Amino acid sequence: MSNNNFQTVPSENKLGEEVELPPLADIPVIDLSKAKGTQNERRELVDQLMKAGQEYGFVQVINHGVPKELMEDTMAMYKEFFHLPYEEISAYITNTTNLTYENNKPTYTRDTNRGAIGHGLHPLEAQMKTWPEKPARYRKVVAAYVKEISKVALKVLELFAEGLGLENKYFEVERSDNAYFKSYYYSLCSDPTSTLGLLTHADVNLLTIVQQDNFGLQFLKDGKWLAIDVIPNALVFGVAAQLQVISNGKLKSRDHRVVKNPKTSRLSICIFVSPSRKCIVEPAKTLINDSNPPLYKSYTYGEFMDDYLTKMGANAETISTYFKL
Ligand SMILES: O=C(O)CCC(=O)C(=O)O
Ligand SMILES: [Fe+2]
Repeated sequence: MSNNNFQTVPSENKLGEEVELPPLADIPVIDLSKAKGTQNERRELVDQLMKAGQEYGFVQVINHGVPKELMEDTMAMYKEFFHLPYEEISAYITNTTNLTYENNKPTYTRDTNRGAIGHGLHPLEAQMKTWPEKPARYRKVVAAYVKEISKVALKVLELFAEGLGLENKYFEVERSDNAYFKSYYYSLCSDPTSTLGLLTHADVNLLTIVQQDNFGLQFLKDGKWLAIDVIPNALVFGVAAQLQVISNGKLKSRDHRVVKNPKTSRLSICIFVSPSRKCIVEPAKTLINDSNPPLYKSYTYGEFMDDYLTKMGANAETISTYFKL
């Protein structure tokens, strides 16, 4: 489809400054199949994951067990979705950005720069009934995808728990049984230094999982932007704010953004694993002692979502300040 079908809605993406197109970040790539390997292999895997979470806030995960066909089919389905005539999907448009992650009505926006569909995932059976029905296989494909990604997310959270010295199931159930979904279609842009696909922000949830088909995702490390590589069939995992708090600052959530691509469009599929609203989030008690005092306060996730998100935009600095004791 040509971009002519895209409706123009106010764009937040015009920049006053030039966007840097930086080098690729050398972020760790971890082989999740090693979680079932020998004790040494598993220990090595946990060490790599912890290093990634501490130094980069992002990690590439391969051999994660999500079937390749399902990943490809989900990508293909979203390509179709973002090329459907706008009117066919417009029933899903809401005027607000769904920052609380709990709005039952999916949000759908599309302009010349970007298309984005977002909706809830929990509880899955109920939320599914609100999702788009075009393409016809939308609900079936996305439900299957979400179930598979959720399994991997729990495995990775178990490894983080191990690396932090917490009980294996620390992140289950209420710390991770909420989730939000978003897929983006970033149209190509002949001059990627003049505009952004997604403005700089930090994720407010627990753990973010991204499948992407092209370059564009970048994160900020020590004041420098670094680009995240595209590895076929890999999933990108990002440490988000609640994981930083629970780890008492050991794992770091990083500011990130999406730059436009001059040669091709980019599609991403993102799942934001989150605590439930009533879940009390705080630095894990076993990580706290006289020489490691808590850096962050204790709050319920619902309180945070209602209070913080209505007041401030989310970036690593404002999030850290909000939680700091
Ligand atoms: O499109 C992407 O790859 C990242 C999206 C993202 O960072 C977000 O929605 O929080
Ligand atoms: Fe993000």
